Amino acid sequence: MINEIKPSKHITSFIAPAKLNLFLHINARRSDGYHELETLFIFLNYGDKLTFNVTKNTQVTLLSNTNEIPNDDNLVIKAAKALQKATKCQLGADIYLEKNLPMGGGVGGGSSDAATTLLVLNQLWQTNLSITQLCNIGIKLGADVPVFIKGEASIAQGVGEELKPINLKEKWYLVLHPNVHISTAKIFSHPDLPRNTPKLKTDWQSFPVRNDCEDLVKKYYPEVDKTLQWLLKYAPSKMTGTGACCFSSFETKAQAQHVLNALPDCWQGFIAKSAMVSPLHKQISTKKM
Ligand SMILES: C[C@@](CO)(OP(=O)(O)O)[C@H](O)COP(=O)(O)OP(=O)(O)OC[C@H]1O[C@@H](n2ccc(N)nc2=O)[C@H](O)[C@@H]1O
Ligand SMILES: Nc1ncnc2c1ncn2[C@@H]1O[C@H](COP(=O)(O)OP(=O)(O)O)[C@@H](O)[C@H]1O
Repeated sequence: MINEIKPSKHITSFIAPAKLNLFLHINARRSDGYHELETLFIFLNYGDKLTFNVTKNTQVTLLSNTNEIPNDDNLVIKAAKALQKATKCQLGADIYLEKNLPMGGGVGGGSSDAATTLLVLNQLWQTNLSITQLCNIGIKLGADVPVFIKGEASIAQGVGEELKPINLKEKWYLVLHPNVHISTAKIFSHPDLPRNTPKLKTDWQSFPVRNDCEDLVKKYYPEVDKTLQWLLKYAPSKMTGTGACCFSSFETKAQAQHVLNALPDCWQGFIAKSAMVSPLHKQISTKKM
């Protein structure tokens, strides 16, 4: 049973943290069209913010600081309705979403919003589903939703639901968004995408891991290539997920901030410390199943 949420009296909103893929290997294409992946997810102490007010009818409303996504397509609404359907819960919620993460950026913003909605409403509505039950709902909303629900940095296989927790030294990351929106579906359906990287047989740190989507994205989105090249002046740079966001890691906040200060005006960026346990899970007291 997941413990009661014990938000401190000062907390009125919950974080939906960003994720980075430190590597992303595509092993094969499955008969259902999805791809068998091997990837390493870490979280960042930075993300969207969600506030929930429980209501007595089954209506779910959503207000946000951006209107880029019609409410019916928003993963926050989809997650709330999926939880109502799975539990026949008769309560509703007025939700406010503060969007800080770039959409289609490869930092998992939508998936993270969905996971935070499932975890928090599961407590506020007292539907009390287990983490496993929430993951079974979450995987239908997006391949990246389960890792946010479990809240542990992990090496993931399958489409993203087979998770093996991992513990790495926390570092400071600079994440740059080159203002292009990349459709995950478009990248995964491209004929030139490599789809035959073998599963790792040894520790990933003794292998030249990479992001199998990077070459294709660089070819069709030169802005991403430019961002990676610019970052390389300061530190090794990588793309996360199917892009467009790129990142470099630094030992200290000052080093990351120094590079952020040098960022050309045409790009956006942020710095954040990595987290092996989702900051949402630190924010609410939950017991894993
Ligand atoms: C690629 C990854 C890596 O972490 O992240 P992003 O780049 O999206 O952040 C994820 O696997 C994305 O997860 P998510 O963003 O939830 O994607 P979904 O909505 O489930 O899938 C969008 C589309 O991507 C393709 N897709 C996604 C995951 C996967 N393992 N194989 C796929 O082929 C499918 O065509 C699917 O219709
Ligand atoms: N709350 C949301 N935040 C961001 N994207 C959302 C949201 N709801 C639905 N979406 C849709 O989901 C897509 C993928 O979202 P996301 O999980 O952020 O993937 P990525 O990691 O590629 O950015 C977006 O391009 C957007 O069209």
